[in-house]
Amino acid sequence: MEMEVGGEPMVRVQAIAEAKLSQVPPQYIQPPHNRPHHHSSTAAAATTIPTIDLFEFNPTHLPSIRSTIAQACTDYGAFHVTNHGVPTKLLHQIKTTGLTFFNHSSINDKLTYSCDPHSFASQGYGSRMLLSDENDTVVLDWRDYFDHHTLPLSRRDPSRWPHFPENYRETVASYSDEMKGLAQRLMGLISESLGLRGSYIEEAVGELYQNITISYYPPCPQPDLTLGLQPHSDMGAITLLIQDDVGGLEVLKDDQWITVDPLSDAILVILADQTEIITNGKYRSAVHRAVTNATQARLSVATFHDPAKAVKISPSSELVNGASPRYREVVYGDYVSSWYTKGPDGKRNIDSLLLN
Ligand SMILES: O=C(O)CCC(=O)C(=O)O
Ligand SMILES: [Fe+2]
Repeated sequence: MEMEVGGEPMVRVQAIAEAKLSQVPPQYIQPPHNRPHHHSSTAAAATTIPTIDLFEFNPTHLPSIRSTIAQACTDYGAFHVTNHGVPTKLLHQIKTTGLTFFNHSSINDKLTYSCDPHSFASQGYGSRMLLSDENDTVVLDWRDYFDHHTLPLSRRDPSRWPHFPENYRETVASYSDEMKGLAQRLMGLISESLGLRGSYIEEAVGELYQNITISYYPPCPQPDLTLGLQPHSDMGAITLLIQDDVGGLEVLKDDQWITVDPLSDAILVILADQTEIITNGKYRSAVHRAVTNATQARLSVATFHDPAKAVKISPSSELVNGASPRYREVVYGDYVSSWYTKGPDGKRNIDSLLLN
């Protein structure tokens, strides 16, 4: 199914999947080094990312939580949290509601919510993450998504979100509020785990810009040649992710892709690039990707917490501590436009800020 938007055909991956082709269109074929089973990266079966029990932030547990967070941030840049205080019911509800939109509205109905294909990170229903380059050689992800601008409240316009199912807008709004609260508490613990005052990272980031992206990965006839989402680190400060029980998310550690097995009712915390800059590289953002499978559609909900475009991000002077900073200062909006123009290619964007 195609719809002309500004002269550009917008292809939805779900429509391709429903056509039951035996081969994917060539734009979805990854170069060999990015394919899931390429020899440069072996799937490490024995390893798994850490799970940290937050004990509902019970003060007696906080010292040990800070030290396990420090270890997980140093080793992986990603970890599951349990007993995080977000109602389990809401985690189920947002996944069910998102899945209902993708599975039970027609593609034409969904297309009435299309994002603007000519600007990046625009709100709505889309498939393509990067802007096209001159020759349009960008390899496409096997993914459709719905991006919601949720915070600050001045950006929140639920009339642009799906009307179906009935509780969709209310669910996204409550989920947004819960994720903001959790992100703030985690930024506090992450700051303290570095010996900084609890408010440090949140002050450096400033007012939180939050986007919620529901990703829908249709079954793919050629999972060995494609990716649901190419290797990248998230560009903002901190991402909170939940997934259904299908699986497909992988995190890179020491050149090996580690499967992030779905853990019921846990929330995955992913450190993003601005946290790496602020911590002067003490904590690194996690490179991750999504693989596809031939039989089952997969759904995830990623909640991104970012600085405002005008905010300047630079390494904490307390962590630089008289030495020279490892990253140069960046205006967040410039970082974002460069990310969407050049593409993530793992950590290309953050690496370009490294000094010496
Ligand atoms: O679907 C996933 O598990 C990953 C999503 C993701 O990494 C993103 O949206 O940035
Ligand atoms: Fe991501």
